[in-house]
Amino acid sequence: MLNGFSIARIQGIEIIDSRGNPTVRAKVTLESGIKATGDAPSGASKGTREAVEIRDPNGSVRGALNSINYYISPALTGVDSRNQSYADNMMIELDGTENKARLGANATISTSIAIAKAAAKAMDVEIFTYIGGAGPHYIPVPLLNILNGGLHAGNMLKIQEFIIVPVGFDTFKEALLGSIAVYKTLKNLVTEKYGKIYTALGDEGGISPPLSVTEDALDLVYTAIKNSGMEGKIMIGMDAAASDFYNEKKQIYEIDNVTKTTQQLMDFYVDLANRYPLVYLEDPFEENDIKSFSELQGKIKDVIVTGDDLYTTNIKYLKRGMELGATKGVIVKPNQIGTLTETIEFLNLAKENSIKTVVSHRSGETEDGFIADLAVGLNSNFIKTGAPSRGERTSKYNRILEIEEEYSLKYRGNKY
Ligand SMILES: C=C(OP(=O)(O)O)C(=O)O
Ligand SMILES: [Mg+2]
Repeated sequence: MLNGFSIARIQGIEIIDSRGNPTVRAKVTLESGIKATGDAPSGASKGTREAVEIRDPNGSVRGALNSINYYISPALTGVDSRNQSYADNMMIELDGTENKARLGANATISTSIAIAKAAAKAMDVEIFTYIGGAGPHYIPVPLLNILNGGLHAGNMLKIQEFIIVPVGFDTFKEALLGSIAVYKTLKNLVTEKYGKIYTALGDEGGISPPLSVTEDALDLVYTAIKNSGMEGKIMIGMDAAASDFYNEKKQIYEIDNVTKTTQQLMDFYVDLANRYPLVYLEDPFEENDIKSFSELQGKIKDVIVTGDDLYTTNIKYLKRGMELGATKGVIVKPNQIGTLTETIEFLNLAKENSIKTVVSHRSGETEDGFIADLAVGLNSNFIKTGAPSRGERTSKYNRILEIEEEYSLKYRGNKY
């Protein structure tokens, strides 16, 4: 039966992401006249098992817009927007493939998010409480990628992300301000050492100095932490995104101007964990080598080894990781799987098994702050959303600041 919460229509709109590439915005209108939008972000260092983003040969997302306008909208018209799983399952059925290849995950995730936002608006509740219920809710620890390498930068660093982890603070606001102090100190250090021209930003807003050796980048970040007086309060993390420097033919890793076998790369990480305050390490090996993830996690028990390309937000792969005790952490990226319902199932399965969750942006983002609400609503341990420097990243941080201020939620801090 139709009511004010029923979906009246869904429209696909082509917008641009933070790299200037076309992406999808879905606009849901309810029978009551309430409207809400959802945006599809876009990755550069993608896992091969991710749900498929439909993009035309000329780079446009026309095909995905057609999916929304001609298939999804007619199918979901009349569906109650409060029934998220019903709407998502209809899209999964309509698509009929393993990886959303027919409709496009960029069409399904934007629609899925827009439906949730419309329902929250119609119920006049915050998005995070709509998604996660009444609570209690906690504010996640941010993982700030302040120095960019890999596919996100123009330098020769093979490690994709050098991250700071502000744990020694009582509030998110203090944690963010402390992190910004480190980010600015880092910029000054690079200016002194290489010149201001080398403080250019990578795709996620971190600086991308002309380095090629991992330890040089780590030294810069660690020095910035110490010079800011943040030692002990702000730790270090890395996303290696190792599939991107793995030479499959030769079965070796090409990093730091040399080649490393899997064993050598493993020893390298163990050594770094002993010498730097490393608490987080994402995708240390290529995405098919889950056994090495597991071996490394066994060797560096205090570091949260995390799977991104390894799991692609898909419970099928997470279950295998759980059997092997492969990682203490998982990345949660809604567009890797294509619907909110599947994203929530994945995150909850991780949580039920005491695996730390990291709700994450993509390197190509829009200004939508939705993942901030998702992270708070689902009580994620962490949120990973880049440097505190550009609108498509600050929109998430600013949304959390707003939530913290208004609802006085507790910051996870050291208890992440
Ligand atoms: C955010 C990431 O990059 P991308 O969006 O390019 O996959 C990542 O690898 O964690
Ligand atoms: Mg990653």
